[in-house]
Amino acid sequence: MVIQVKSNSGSNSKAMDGTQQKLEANVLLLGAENVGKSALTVRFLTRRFIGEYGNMESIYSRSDRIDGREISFNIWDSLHPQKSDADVCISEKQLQWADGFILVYSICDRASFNLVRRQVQCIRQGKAKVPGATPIVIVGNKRDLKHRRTVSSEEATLLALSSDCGFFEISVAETYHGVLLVFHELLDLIREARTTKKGPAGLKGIVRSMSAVFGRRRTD
Ligand SMILES: Nc1nc2c(ncn2[C@@H]2O[C@H](COP(=O)(O)OP(=O)(O)OP(=O)(O)O)[C@@H](O)[C@H]2O)c(=O)[nH]1
Repeated sequence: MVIQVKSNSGSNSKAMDGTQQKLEANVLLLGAENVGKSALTVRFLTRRFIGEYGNMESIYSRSDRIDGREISFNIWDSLHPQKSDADVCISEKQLQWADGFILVYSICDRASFNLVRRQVQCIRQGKAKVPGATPIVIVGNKRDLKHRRTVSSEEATLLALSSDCGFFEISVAETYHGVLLVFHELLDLIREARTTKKGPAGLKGIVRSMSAVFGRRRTD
């Protein structure tokens, strides 16, 4: 089972995105050590969970056809710096490169969740290249280890709602489906951000502001 909170921003993107050119999406994966960033990346690229992953920082690419449109994902699987300082956890280069962020924590590791909280702030305050609501999806991984949970899904849902992020709780080890949902949600948000960038906020901007006040949809 996958728990999902959809950020409001992505809800109408398919209808609004008229062009059919190839779309490129730079996705930056961030999170503490050992939370499953590489596992998530490899699952998305190959559909497999192989158990152990080297600790190499890499950018991978995968092309897909989604809704009849060619999408090229560039995925930067980052390494969390050993000597980490909340203020410098995301470099300027990363902020500029990324169109959207996947912030991963482990549901069994409270410190990794606290880091995600700080990273959300860091991105929201930083100069990411997409102005306005920079697309972020928060991922609580290792749902198969529920018996060792130290972060509740309610707490993470609250963080996602209050910071306008998507949220999924998944087990990369158990299913490919949850991983796919994460990337597709982020893609929706990136498309939405680009549409917003092109035109005035208009009705959509107003609807989003109202939603921020009145709350968002949650789907189980
Ligand atoms: N039980 C369980 N283990 C997982 C899951 N996802 C990843 N792991 C394990 O967690 C460990 C760390 O996974 P990685 O993908 O290397 O984590 P990472 O965040 O890339 O770690 P760094 O390279 O240190 O930054 C590995 O032993 C994985 O097999 C999951 O959903 N459930």
